[in-house]
Amino acid sequence: MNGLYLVTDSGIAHQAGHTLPFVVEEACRAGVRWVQLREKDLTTRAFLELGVALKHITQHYGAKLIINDRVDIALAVDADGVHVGQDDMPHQLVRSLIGPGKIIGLSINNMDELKAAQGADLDYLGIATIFQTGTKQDTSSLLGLDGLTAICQQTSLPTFAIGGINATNSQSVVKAGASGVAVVSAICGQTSPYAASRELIKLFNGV
Ligand SMILES: Cc1ncc(COP(=O)(O)OP(=O)(O)O)c(N)n1
Ligand SMILES: Cc1nc(C(=O)O)sc1CCOP(=O)(O)O
Ligand SMILES: [Mg+2]
Repeated sequence: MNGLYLVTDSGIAHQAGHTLPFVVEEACRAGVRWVQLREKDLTTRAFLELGVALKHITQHYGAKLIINDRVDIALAVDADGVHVGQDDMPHQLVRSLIGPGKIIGLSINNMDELKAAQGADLDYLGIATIFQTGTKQDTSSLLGLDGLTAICQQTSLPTFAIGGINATNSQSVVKAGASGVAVVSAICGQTSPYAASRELIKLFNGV
């Protein structure tokens, strides 16, 4: 499985002229095998309906479907897992709710958060924020490649770097030690999410 992780934003997809299911289908067709449904402005009903639609698509391609923040939606659509950050539901509580067979990803923004997560029952870490991004307003301070390297050296868990990653800088992120790259605008905001995904996978495989 390649290390490209699509994190969704239906607003960015719509601006590029796409529906979100179209973006996810095109990304999966191109080979993306990690998809996170991340929607900050949807009603619960709309979030759920998107979750059901993405579950069908990801299941068809054998891709993982992870739900951002919302354990209830993850349970309702039988997603593969949940991604939580430092201000979200504590990961231990997420585990007790979704069970041992599901995936939990936790955001790590600095070394102290990494230390606090050592030995925890987690499946991967999202390392943030690497570069400046216009996609998320409330980001933590930028880690850059040096900060990313320092964190990756201190964990044996799989790591997905996130924040401002695109075709131009993705190889430097992998060389810095991340096991994968998580992107929003580099796929959702592109004219061809298929071509953008192919290019990112090619770059990832070329490191
Ligand atoms: C893979 C990945 N890494 C980090 C994040 C950020 O999660 P969080 O800090 O909870 O912020 P929001 O995404 O909820 O705004 C992520 N979503 N995915
Ligand atoms: C979902 C998310 N989390 C971040 C963090 O820093 O915690 S940055 C981000 C969005 C990343 O979008 P793009 O790939 O368009 O830069
Ligand atoms: Mg969150």
